[in-house]
Amino acid sequence: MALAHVLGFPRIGAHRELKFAQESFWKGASDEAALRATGATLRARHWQAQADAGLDFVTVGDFAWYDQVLGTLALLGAIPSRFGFDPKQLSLADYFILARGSKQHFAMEMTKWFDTNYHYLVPEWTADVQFNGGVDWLHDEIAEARALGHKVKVALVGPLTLLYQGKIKSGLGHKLDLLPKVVAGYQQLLQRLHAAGIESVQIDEPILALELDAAWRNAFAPVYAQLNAQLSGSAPALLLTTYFGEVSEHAELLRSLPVAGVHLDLVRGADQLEQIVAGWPQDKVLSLGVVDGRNLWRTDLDQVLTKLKPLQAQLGDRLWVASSCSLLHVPVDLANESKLDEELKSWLAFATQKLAEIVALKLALNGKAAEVEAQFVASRAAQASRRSSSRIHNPLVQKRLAAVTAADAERSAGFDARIAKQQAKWQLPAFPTTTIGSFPQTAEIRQARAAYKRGEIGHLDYLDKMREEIRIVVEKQEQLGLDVLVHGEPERNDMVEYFGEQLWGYAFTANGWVQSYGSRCVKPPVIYGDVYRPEAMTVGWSQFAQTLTAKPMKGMLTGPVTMLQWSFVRDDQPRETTALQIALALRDEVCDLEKANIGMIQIDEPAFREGLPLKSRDWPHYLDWAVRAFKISAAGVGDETQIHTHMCYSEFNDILPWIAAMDADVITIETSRSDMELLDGFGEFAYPNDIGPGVYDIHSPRVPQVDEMERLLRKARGVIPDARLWVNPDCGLKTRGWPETYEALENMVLAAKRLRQTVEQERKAA
Ligand SMILES: CN1c2c(nc(N)[nH]c2=O)NC[C@@H]1CNc1ccc(C(=O)N[C@@H](CCC(=O)N[C@@H](CCC(=O)N[C@@H](CCC(=O)O)C(=O)O)C(=O)O)C(=O)O)cc1
Ligand SMILES: N[C@@H](CCS)C(=O)O
Ligand SMILES: [Zn+2]
Repeated sequence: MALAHVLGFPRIGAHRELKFAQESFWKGASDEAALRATGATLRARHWQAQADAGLDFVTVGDFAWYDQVLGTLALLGAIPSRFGFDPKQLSLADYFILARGSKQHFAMEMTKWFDTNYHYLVPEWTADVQFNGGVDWLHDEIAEARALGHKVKVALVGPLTLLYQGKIKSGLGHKLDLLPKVVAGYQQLLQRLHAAGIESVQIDEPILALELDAAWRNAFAPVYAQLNAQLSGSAPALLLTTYFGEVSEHAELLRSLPVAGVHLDLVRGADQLEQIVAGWPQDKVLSLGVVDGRNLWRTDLDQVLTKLKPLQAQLGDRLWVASSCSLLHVPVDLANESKLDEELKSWLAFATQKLAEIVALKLALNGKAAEVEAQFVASRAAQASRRSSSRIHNPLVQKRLAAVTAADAERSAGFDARIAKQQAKWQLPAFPTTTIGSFPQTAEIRQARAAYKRGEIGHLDYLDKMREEIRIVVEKQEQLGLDVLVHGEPERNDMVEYFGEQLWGYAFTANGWVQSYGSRCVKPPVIYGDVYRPEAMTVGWSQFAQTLTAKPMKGMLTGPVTMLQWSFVRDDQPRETTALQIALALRDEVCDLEKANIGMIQIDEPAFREGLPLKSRDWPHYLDWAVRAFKISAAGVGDETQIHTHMCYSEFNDILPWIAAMDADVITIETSRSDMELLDGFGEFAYPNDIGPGVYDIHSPRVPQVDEMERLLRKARGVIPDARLWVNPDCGLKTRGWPETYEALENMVLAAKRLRQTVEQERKAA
């Protein structure tokens, strides 16, 4: 009999209950007991959903108070020693200081989890890091689940993935130098799970979907042999999970690893099955991820069942049916969507619906097809309705796309000629200061939008409130002495959702929240059809903001790759086709902004790196269309119009040449949490256009001091010519409060002024 399970369930709650409890705790409005109670309620609810759906285990260990990688460090006791916390006595308040920083401490670095829009906290590897055991939280959660009567499978981030995803901070030549300690830590943990009677442990090793070098590849066999030897054939059985890509190059390794089973992502790596299944050992489980954990289209149950049936003959009860990866990346429950029309809703499955899909497949495999016939009928109807619906195809868009030429992607002059004209026009000081776009999204702004959405205030009142906010933001920027201003984006719920709401081909949810990092969530829109811009989206706001100041006001758009990457994307055409459709819509907006005398336009591409395929052999194709899409969106303007772009929270060094190929006049880019590591890349590749490496980390409430930012700028001057260097924060300020934002920007402007004085002194001395 096939079994059914998921690799993880979203923890934030269908109504973001965890977010509100975290934020209330951080504000001091509630205590740790209240936060813990919310966590327990959510876990209980999510386990119950899994049990009610008919899964064979509930997954414990997917919950995290902030992030699952940080949670693993806390569990193992491997928290950075620079914070001075005792790993065994770590309180929740301490744990949040690791994640968010404090007056005394920089927060841990945060970066994207593989190619998702989820951010994890980067382990800090030093020679003195310990893996001797930490908090008991996981063990308490196991007890909780059992007390509720559930059969438990524990999920852990695997030892090699944990090591790989961290960064060496000091005292180590290679991350694998830590292996003996890490393995000992996991052995200790597995023994404790064994002693608690846990029979099944899912151990996530998604790095197997990357192109690993020999040192990492070769580490798997000995590590898992050691873990297995420790368990000496007794429980818990290890299910090694791979996901986010195919792993067929490791087929032999996976067959021979001493684990009880292996999980494959068959959504991302459909073609790997044949190679891996051939000669699959008689004693190993094969868990097949057939229900998409990264998108929310309803599964074609017939198609999947057809694929699984022959395997059942081979594997029998060693076949497990699963989600492709954790369901962390999809919203919780479609039942909470009252505003989506019935047709569209019938095409979708959120996490809760995916549980039912997995169980339907299991039952159909186990000879109980009649029990789930209705689900198969609905799945069939959804596929047919999606294929034939007239709302998906727009001939206007398709015709325009077919007519795009190579010239459409090129500005009319090269960078040197453009920047000379732009400098003559704007006369900016050396090291111009600017911000990334958003200013604090205050409770007042969000409440006004909520009231407008509920119909409690009218359209004009809402516009007035947002305009008032823009007035305040412009006034503060003038007071601060910033050189290039922004309107602050108060009218945007989210930088992607806002545009999605105005474009045809996009649908948006009322409650489709997905965790992005910590307490922060996004509602990725759904691209279901050809994308078309019916009218200007931002011109009125930017025009209004420009009337308030004589300084340049940057127009503010989200770029095509990010619009794609942070949406749930249609799966019935290549991603690049959708990206180019969005690019054309944005190109029209960029040209309309120029016509409205907005002379600087920022096209944000924070997800440009995130979209990069995990395997480098797939990079050239992606980079080619992604760069092209950006350039098409930007290239309709004249030489004097300055195109900015912005990127954040990713590793950029390996793609600097392609970032340069995007040919934005100015790029602002996140660097401060990693102490400007980006600059290392400049040693090898001289970025040709203007660049603003972020000088302070906006994800931490900590206010950076002038000296710190000045130090970073001096470091930047080592590799970026003065004439090319801008001064700005790492990212938008929407998550920050006003007092800290104002103080930080005051310090930033001062740092830029000090730098100007230094340059002046150097000039005089020369
Ligand atoms: C730059 N980043 C972004 C990413 N992905 C995106 N899609 N968008 C991004 O900006 N990925 C990488 C980074 C991640 N960073 C962030 C930063 C900040 C957030 C964030 O603040 N999210 C908000 C939700 C934003 C939103 O949609 N707001 C809506 C709804 C607000 C709301 O909760 N309203 C209340 C009522 C009002 C009240 O009483 O306060 C309600 O509906 O109940 C809006 O402004 O209208 C968050 O709160 O988590 C995300 C990613
Ligand atoms: N313009 C956006 C970019 C975030 S990545 C902002 O400032 O929030
Ligand atoms: Zn950003």
